[in-house]
Amino acid sequence: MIVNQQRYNDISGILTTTSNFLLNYYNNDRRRFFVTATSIFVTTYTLWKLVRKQKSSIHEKYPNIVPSVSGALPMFGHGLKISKDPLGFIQQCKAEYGPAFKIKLMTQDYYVLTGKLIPEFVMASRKTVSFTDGIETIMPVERVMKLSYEHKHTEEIVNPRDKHPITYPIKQNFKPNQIEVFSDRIEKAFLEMLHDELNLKRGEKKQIDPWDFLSHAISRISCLCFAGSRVGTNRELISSMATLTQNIVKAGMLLTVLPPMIADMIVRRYMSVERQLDLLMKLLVPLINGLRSGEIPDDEPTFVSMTSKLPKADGSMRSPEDAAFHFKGVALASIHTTSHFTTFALHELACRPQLMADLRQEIATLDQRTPESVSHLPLLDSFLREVLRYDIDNLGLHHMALQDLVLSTGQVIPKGSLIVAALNEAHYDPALAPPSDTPLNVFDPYRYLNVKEDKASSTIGIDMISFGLGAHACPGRYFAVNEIKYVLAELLVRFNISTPSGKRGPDTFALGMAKFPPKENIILECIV
Ligand code: HEM
Repeated sequence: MIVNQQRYNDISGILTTTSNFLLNYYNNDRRRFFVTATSIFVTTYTLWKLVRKQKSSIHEKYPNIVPSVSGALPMFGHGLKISKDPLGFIQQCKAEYGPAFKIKLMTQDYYVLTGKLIPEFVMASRKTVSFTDGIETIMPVERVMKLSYEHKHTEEIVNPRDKHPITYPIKQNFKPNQIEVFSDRIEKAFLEMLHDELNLKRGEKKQIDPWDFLSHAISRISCLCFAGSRVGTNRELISSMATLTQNIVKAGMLLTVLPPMIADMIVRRYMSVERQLDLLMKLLVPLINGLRSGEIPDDEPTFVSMTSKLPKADGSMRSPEDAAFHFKGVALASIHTTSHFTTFALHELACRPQLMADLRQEIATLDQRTPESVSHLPLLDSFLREVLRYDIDNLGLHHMALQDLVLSTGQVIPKGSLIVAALNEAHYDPALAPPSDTPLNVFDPYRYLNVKEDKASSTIGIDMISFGLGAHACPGRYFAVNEIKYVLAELLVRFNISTPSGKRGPDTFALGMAKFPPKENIILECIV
């Protein structure tokens, strides 16, 4: 790509110089017009030849390459079309080009895989595709970290032979039969949040920005469960972790649109997350030192204690700084995602009074409300699964092809390409889901009640890819669904939930890809 860009620049440079020379030489209006028109024609023709040559060389190398969708505009690619009707555009491409096709959004090519082809890349080995590299292409998280903190701490490069210091502890300790150890802390953190922020009298109302409220509530829970009682109640840590992802996303967006030198300078100076990372290190490094020396008793299961006890493949222990720094990884994986879907859930509830009444009735059957007891309620679980299914991104699960990927259709995705899953399209495809009375493009919170198969909110499959699929599917999903259901149950029994407009507001899409909840506030009216 860089070589081609250089060639374009060279050719345009030569053409510009030549036409300037001719213009100076023939100082006459008719000739000026003639020279300009000829220059434009020659430039266009040369560029067209170059693009064709590049295309034909790709086709020579890969005769069965995944087809490109026509009609990409200069600069925007298919951006305008997909933004107008995100799902409709993908469905139309699938109907015209088959289950795999290539689109262009702004300057980036995306190989879109639909339906049954999705597992072929999501479940492929990490030697073939990389989730981290895929995400980094569209959202340079690592670059933001480096720009913000490289002068103080360099992120550990995890040896492929090591047990991964973020994924391994979560995979090993957050299984459905293990997460009970977090219940008291989930309960404590959320009840304290309600006490501090929503201490209303019966009949009193308060408008909240649900995203802001929930990201702080989820951050309280995460800090207490993942860092532990000794540091996890620190208000500054909670608020830093609640906004860390948003700050990184903002800085990351700037890095993708501005020239590197300018963008790096702006991020370093004005958008750095250094302060948040400083705080994290200040609190967690002494905690890890204390746990290791035995000065602090290791009496509470936390992500920090799990990761700091995990030896490397050669038997050595990672430094307390390296172990502490991994906390931001779990904060990034868990807080934004969980708050995002809980915000959608509140908006779905706000426009459905009957559903709220049915859920309250179900919750009232419990002797005690705990994350455990609430997790077994069938309607609440069916509702959450429907939120995870219906309110999904249009395109997601970005993976980078580290090798040529040959699909079961025989088509090839070349090494170095960015692959995405048509998540929304798959979740709305009747061929992939069990038969249902309600069409899949309709939100039906009762959909999974009384179905024969296991359709729990944490059960993944081609009809539920919000947590990914296969070996790399989200290992925190059992924790996440318990946490979300508990938060919703506590809100439902205390408040009537509505919106100022009385309706469910429209979703917003970023570049036709990511789907965000309505921007409208939520009104909470105390009913107890
Ligand atoms: C509703 C909330 C959540 C959603 C929608 C979600 C979704 C996802 C998705 C789509 C992936 C990528 C799977 C892939 O590579 O194909 C993932 C990975 C991951 N998630 Fe979650 N997640 C959520 C909550 C959490 C929580 C609460 C934790 C921690 C307790 C967590 C920890 C992780 C980790 C460590 C990975 C990396 C797994 C790997 O690379 O093998 N997630 N998550």
